[in-house]
Amino acid sequence: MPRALDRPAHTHTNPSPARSKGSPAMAGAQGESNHNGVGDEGFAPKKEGFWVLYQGCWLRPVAVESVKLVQEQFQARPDDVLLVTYPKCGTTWLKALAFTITNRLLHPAAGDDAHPLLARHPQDLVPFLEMPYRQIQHPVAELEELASPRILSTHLPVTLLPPSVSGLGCRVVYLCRNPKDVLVSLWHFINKVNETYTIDKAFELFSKGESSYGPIWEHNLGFWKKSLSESDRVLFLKYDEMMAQPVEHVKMLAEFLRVPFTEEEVSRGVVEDVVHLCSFDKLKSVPVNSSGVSDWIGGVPMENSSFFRAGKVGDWANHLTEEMAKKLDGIVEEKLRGSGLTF
Ligand SMILES: Nc1ncnc2c1ncn2[C@@H]1O[C@H](COP(=O)(O)OS(=O)(=O)O)[C@@H](OP(=O)(O)O)[C@H]1O
Repeated sequence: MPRALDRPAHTHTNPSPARSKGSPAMAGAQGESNHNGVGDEGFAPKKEGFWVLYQGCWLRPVAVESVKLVQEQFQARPDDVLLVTYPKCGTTWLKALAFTITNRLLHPAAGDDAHPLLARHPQDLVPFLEMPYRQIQHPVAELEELASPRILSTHLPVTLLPPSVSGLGCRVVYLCRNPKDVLVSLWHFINKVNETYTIDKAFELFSKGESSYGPIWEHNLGFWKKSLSESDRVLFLKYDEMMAQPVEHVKMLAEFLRVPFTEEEVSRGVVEDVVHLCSFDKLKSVPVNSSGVSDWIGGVPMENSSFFRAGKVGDWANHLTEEMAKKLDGIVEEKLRGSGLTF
């Protein structure tokens, strides 16, 4: 049995259950409509959007501070694995899968009433690197306490990752998604707490690349190119393909995480058990995910259920006009032209 399964390396990835829920990317936009005085200095709109351009990446001003601290303080380890996503591309799902795969000896995906996914939100089981709204002074101190091999999560583009991540050969699982579905997911999420973020506004800004951690095409391209030049270090996944073939992807993910499924596990249906436990319908139905409110993100409480909306491929068709879809497709195609990456 692979080494990483011999001990609960990832069961204590986050010492504080209520601490890390929610994507740091979302935090900023949620805060935009907040006037309760919590960190308002970080929410000042720049231009017509909500972000500043930091080293080619659109970030909330407060996120810039967090990113700088991560760059200065984060001590990568050679056996770290980073789950990297552009916001709303399936972070919650990927966290659940990576956690379940790597902890399956201690917590079988089926028949374990004490499985952490039944008691804790998936966002809490794999910590983010950058924390714009929490522990801004010491954003990475807790990460030092985690046992190796660590699984960590980030929305940072390849250009903003601390150099040691690449220098030490840390592996990266990158999950991307059709930008039209990303836009719609993002709009729903942010619009819950900021009514000024209408679909028209979201579309206008997103199409210009203005969105936390954007432009999305730069984010995608950065890791796409890495996955081509360093294929043993970067696993590039697409949400749509994972939805279509979850069993194959879970096997691939386990291989990459160096905890491949044994033949015996495969014959017992363990892969299917992992797929089922981490499926949208299952996770959405778990009380800790379907009710309650997460910790305060940028001063705004977020419902736990906000991370489980539709969970569909192509939901954009219900929210974008044909014209919008065509325009965004055209922009993305042009930006990705010649790279081999398509959506
Ligand atoms: N288990 C599972 N399977 C498939 N899809 C899932 C799953 N869990 C969450 N989702 C959908 O992922 C979208 C949220 O993206 P993220 O988790 O990346 O959000 S965040 O950036 O961390 O805030 C959001 O997409 P939309 O439904 O299109 O809004 C979620 O519903």
